[in-house]
Amino acid sequence: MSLYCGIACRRKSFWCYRPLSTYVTKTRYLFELKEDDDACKKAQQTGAFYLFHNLAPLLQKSGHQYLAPQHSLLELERLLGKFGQDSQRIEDSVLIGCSEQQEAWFALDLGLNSSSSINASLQKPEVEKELTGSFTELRKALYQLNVKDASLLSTAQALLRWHDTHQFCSRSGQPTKKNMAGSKRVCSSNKIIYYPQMAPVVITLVSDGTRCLLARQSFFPKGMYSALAGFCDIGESLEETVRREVAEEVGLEVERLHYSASQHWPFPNSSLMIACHATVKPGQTEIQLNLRELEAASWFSHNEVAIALRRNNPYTQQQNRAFPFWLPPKFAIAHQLIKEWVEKPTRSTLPV
Ligand SMILES: NC(=O)c1ccc[n+]([C@@H]2O[C@H](COP(=O)([O-])OP(=O)(O)OC[C@H]3O[C@@H](n4cnc5c(N)ncnc54)[C@H](O)[C@@H]3O)[C@@H](O)[C@H]2O)c1
Ligand SMILES: [Mg+2]
Repeated sequence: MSLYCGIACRRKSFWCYRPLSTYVTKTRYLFELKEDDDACKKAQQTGAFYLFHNLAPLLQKSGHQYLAPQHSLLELERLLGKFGQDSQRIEDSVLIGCSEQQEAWFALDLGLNSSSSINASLQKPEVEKELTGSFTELRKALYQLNVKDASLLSTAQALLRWHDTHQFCSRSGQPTKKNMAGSKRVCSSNKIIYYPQMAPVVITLVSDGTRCLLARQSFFPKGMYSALAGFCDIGESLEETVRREVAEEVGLEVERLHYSASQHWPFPNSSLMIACHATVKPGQTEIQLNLRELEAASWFSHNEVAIALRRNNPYTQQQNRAFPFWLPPKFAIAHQLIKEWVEKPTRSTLPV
């Protein structure tokens, strides 16, 4: 691929070509791999593979951290051969990114039933033994992965899950076929193209000016509190969703809103988490809990939340009853929202 943008710009009396930045080159390379099956297949030869079993990534423990090992195509073919499988199965892999040096990264699930090969799933214990790692539930592993691996494995899991659950056309009932990169599936009978989807979700840290509101659902790990979250309904703007969710879940009306950041979240299906800060109407802070949605919700002081952020290791805290509550892991956008509020509790917000 050309390293130049091809857009001539006139500087002084001669034409020059602006070299593309590493980021733009990488983005264009990934675009090419998604569009061109042959280029993608070629990229697998020098690429690296992350392995999953029934959507659990293969991890290796290193002290208190988990590492996500990469495997080359050759290693993967050798592994499949050892377990009596053909290399056709590699066509189930999905493209999840690439390095700055354009080494493409793929993810492959060895536990799900293969759509491109008649081979059954590989037995988990045997593969773990062979690869000296363990297939670990991603939710648990997130606490002990670095941010880059956590984000990469979340993308991989979401994409692998989407392919596993979209193998048939919802109109014709016929099987759909993925492209090499896994960026889409096509129904061969009517040519309908299906693209991986994410549901938009707002996550809002509500404040009354001095305190913030944290809540928990009954299935959260014991003692964990987070910001309020909710799926956008059809037809809603983000502002409307924030207003409705806060009213639905804790019976409060938010007045002002400030967008913070967004994040892809793979659980239980792909969501695009859109994170906001909001403030309630002055003097209207009495929580009316919706028990169908939440188990508990409370106002927490700046000091309480700052202390909880500093000692935020769930494993030690779950055993130590002296700590009243703990917060989501660093990787979760809820953690970032709470951290932002602790660092700057009063911020300029827009009316909703
Ligand atoms: N990354 C983070 O920091 C973070 C923090 C909190 C929550 N979350 C995620 O936010 C998501 C939404 O939070 P919530 O559960 O409080 O939402 P919610 O308050 O909207 O309640 C969930 C309910 O909404 C309904 N619903 C409507 N549209 C849905 C859809 N597209 N998919 C599934 N259910 C739908 C279902 O009845 C479901 O039981 C959860 O999946 C959760 O994993 C992420
Ligand atoms: Mg909710």
